[in-house]
Amino acid sequence: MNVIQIQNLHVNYGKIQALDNVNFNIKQGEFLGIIGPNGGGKTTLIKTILGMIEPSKGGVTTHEDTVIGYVPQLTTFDRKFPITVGEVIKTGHLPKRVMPFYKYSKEANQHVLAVMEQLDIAELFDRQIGQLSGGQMQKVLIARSLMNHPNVLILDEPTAGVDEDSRAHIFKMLQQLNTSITIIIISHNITALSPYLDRIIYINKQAHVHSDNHPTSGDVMEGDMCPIDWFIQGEKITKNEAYQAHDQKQKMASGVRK
Ligand SMILES: Nc1ncnc2c1ncn2[C@@H]1O[C@H](COP(=O)(O)OP(=O)(O)OP(=O)(O)O)[C@@H](O)[C@H]1O
Repeated sequence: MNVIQIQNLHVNYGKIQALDNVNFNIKQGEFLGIIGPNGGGKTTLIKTILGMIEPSKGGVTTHEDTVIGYVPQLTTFDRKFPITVGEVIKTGHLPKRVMPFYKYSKEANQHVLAVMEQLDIAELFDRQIGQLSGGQMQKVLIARSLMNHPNVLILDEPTAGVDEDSRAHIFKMLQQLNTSITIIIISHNITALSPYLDRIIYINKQAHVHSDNHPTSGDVMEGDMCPIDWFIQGEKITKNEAYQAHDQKQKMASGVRK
């Protein structure tokens, strides 16, 4: 079953073309990695899936049972803001219309505790949010995103600014969640992440699917090893070299096709 289908997707910001004819489906239970250069359109793709951006052409269809949880990129926040971890996670339960002095249900409170136990962060419940490390903060944001019982979890760079040990913890935590939830993760840490992934999708305006038997339309790497696969498989090539070689190859192939 496809939880999300992306068809003929084009997104423009005024004259800037961010996505150009992106086509792929996301299957239930997948652990999908999204990679690509800065400004390649990864966040735009995620925001379009979340319905925050209107496509210029084509679109995204979600299965009627799809419930998406979202962990945004961690930007700077006011570390002095007086709120505890438990309270932050609970806000994931807020209804669409919040009344003054909104009181959380008993079930909501129990769910917060259960998810914190599941993610092994229960001891942080009363901790002020400003006292957390980068890795702890990411786990709290993941816990918060689980409050609406999603069957698809989308994470935008959940290991940015996180040390290597915490990064490994977060990937393992996601692997565990993946036993019941489809995971879509944008990450620049492809090497560390690739052992966990079923598929990798490279986005630079267009999409190219890796480690999969169902290439996207417009795929040009058939019968030839892709530079991104060289990189993922540990060849001596940097990530940016792999991206550039990939784009060059694709450009040449589309020239040949025309
Ligand atoms: N609100 C916006 N208005 C205008 N242009 C935008 C806007 N958001 C993104 N863009 C442009 O769209 C393109 C894709 O940006 P996007 O943020 O989706 O890329 P990204 O792959 O997520 O980049 P990064 O890895 O740096 O986060 C870029 O050229 C960017 O400058």
